[in-house]
Amino acid sequence: MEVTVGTAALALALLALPVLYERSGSFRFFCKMGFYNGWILLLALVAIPLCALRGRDVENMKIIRGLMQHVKHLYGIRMAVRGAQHFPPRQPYVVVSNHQSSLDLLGMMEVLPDRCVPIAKRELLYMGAVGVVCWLGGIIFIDRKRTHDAISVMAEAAHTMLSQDVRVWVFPEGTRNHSGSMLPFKRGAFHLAVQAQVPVVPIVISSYQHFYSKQERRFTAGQCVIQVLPPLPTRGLGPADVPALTERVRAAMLEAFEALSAELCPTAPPPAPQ
Ligand SMILES: CCCCCCCCCCCCCC(=O)SCCNC(=O)CCNC(=O)[C@H](O)C(C)(C)COP(=O)(O)OP(=O)(O)OC[C@H]1O[C@@H](n2cnc3c(N)ncnc32)[C@H](O)[C@@H]1OP(=O)(O)O
Ligand SMILES: CCCCCCCC/C=C\CCCCCCCC(=O)OC[C@@H](O)COP(=O)(O)O
Repeated sequence: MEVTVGTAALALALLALPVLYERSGSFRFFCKMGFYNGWILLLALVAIPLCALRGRDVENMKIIRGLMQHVKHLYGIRMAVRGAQHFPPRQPYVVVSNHQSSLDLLGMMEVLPDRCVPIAKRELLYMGAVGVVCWLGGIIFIDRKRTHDAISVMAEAAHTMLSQDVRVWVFPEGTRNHSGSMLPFKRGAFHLAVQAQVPVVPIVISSYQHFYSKQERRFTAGQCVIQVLPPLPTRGLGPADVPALTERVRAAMLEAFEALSAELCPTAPPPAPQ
């Protein structure tokens, strides 16, 4: 008897889920984000044996990129890449891009050049299978709480970029930022480019605000533009030029970000100045 009551309660609860999903935006948001994380975890489990054949190698980023590219379709996110011709064809460079949320992974995988690895916070290493895949893909980890260590890892990266023909992707805001604008940029990426004497390639991912908002628990289908801006050379620049370079890149990115926001979501109010 108890079993039947339990089963009936469970069946009722299961039947209620689609109704809840239909009626409650928050529930839908959590389901979608939960599935996003769970799906990536599952993809990571698929990626591990494939990547392990090579060991830790930046070429594994091609496998990771290939495995991730369908995810946007599951969420009805249409992505368009503009300015891909700006990627320098055969040389190392530092990509810098804005960082709004973990959805940036989709935009990143849409344009990630060959032999390009992200710089990521160390905590990602401890995310089970995802951490293992990041390690196998050659992702460079930094401990953000230890500036000195982070800087020496970046200095090592400058050397690796040149000796092993590797490109690096950095989120210069240093953390995710949902504000609808851009945080001040940290200078690590620009020091890295100047130390290696390689160009900086800015990439702007358009605002998610019209289809995704963590605060409002809103996540619908939508459109996202990924714009590659013209590279900035650093040949001949030294450490004293880094602050001006940083500001120049940020200004160009902010201008492109605001133009994209106005184009994709003309009714939204402009973000508060920072
Ligand atoms: C299939 C399954 C798939 C799964 C796939 C998963 C893919 C995952 C994708 C992962 C995506 C994950 C994405 C993520 O995880 S994003 C989070 C991690 N990323 C970052 O934080 C990157 C950006 N951060 C920086 O660049 C910071 O500057 C660092 C971290 C380096 C230090 O920050 P910190 O806050 O500690 O200090 P500070 O910025 O005040 O700097 C202090 C001083 O040092 C100077 N300085 C800085 N750097 C250098 C240098 N190199 N040489 C010489 N000097 C340097 C600097 O100018 C300043 O001096 P001054 O200018 O004030 O005089
Ligand atoms: C044994 C432990 C098992 C744990 C399992 C955890 C499962 C998690 C599964 C998938 C997570 C997929 C998310 C991929 C990472 C997205 C990259 C990202 O956006 O990193 C955040 C970082 O840029 C800024 O971090 P903060 O805003 O400073 O914070």
